[in-house]
Amino acid sequence: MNDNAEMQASLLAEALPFMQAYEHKTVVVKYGGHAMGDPALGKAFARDIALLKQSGINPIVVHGGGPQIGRMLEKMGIESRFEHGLRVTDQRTVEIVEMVLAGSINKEIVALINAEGEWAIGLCGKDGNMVFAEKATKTVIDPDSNIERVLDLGFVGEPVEVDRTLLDLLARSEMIPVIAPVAPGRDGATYNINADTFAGAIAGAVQAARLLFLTDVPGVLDANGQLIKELSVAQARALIADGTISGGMIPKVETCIEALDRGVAGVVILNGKVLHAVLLELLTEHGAGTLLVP
Ligand SMILES: Nc1ncnc2c1ncn2[C@@H]1O[C@H](COP(=O)(O)OP(=O)(O)O)[C@@H](O)[C@H]1O
Ligand SMILES: CC(=O)N[C@@H](CCC(=O)OP(=O)(O)O)C(=O)O
Repeated sequence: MNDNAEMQASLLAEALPFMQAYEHKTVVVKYGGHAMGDPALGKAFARDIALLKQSGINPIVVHGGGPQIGRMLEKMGIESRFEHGLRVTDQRTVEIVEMVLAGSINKEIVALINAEGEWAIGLCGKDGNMVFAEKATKTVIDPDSNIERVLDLGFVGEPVEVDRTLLDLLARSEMIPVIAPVAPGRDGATYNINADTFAGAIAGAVQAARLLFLTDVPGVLDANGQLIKELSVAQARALIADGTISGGMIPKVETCIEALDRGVAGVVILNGKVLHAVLLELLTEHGAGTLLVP
């Protein structure tokens, strides 16, 4: 055997105990908008998800699409801004958000996974009464004045009810759910939910064995730009308060903290721009990224 074949064989042998440990377990993978776009990466991601299903693991994909929504809003001449990592969402914006997330991006991911020989099914919170949301109520402390401020984010929602019936049904079937973070409210409105928050709610409801966040950075970085391999809840809160964790990383880290609280066993933020990031994280010793610990 040449060196390359030996390396491949040892990687396969290494994967087996991980496959056995995750058999019949649910893994929620949040596929961030920043990790999408490159065709080779998209194909590798879809292959990883297909391979998990074929190995007897139960993957659920929750996707984002922030940059893609931004581009569509720009095309339509609609201005958009973020507060505390969340897009302020008026009626026109939520219509575009639903179109981009539950429409084009969702179906693109479904098609990629199906091209790998699997049966993916595209859903959003509205399908099968899966998720109901309420208007998000966020309070933040203004760092300049130190005064607490309530944010009015419009049609930004927080998932308040998750019904796992449909997901349980799919877990027992050949199908892989691919879910867009849009959900109805009991008030009849449609809500735009941050994809990280949505993934956390799904992972909590199904008591996932792992929740992976695929993003465009190696994980949570410290003030010097160095990767933090293990981040405690207390440390995470301090880094949000002092501004080291900012923008889109805030809802991600807040979700990790909540997911740990809800009993999700392992929560990792990692670089989705690395080929086969999901397989490397789950099935080898070479897990990268930031592991959140209590
Ligand atoms: N401390 C930090 N460590 C790493 N990334 C951070 C940090 N603070 C802010 N960020 C930003 O968070 C981004 C990831 O969040 P986001 O843009 O919402 O990505 P995604 O689309 O994957 O959800 C990074 O690209 C980075 O710009
Ligand atoms: C309320 C809110 O901010 N919703 C997000 C939903 C998409 C998302 O979260 O996408 P990423 O994971 O790619 O960032 C938005 O409108 O951009």
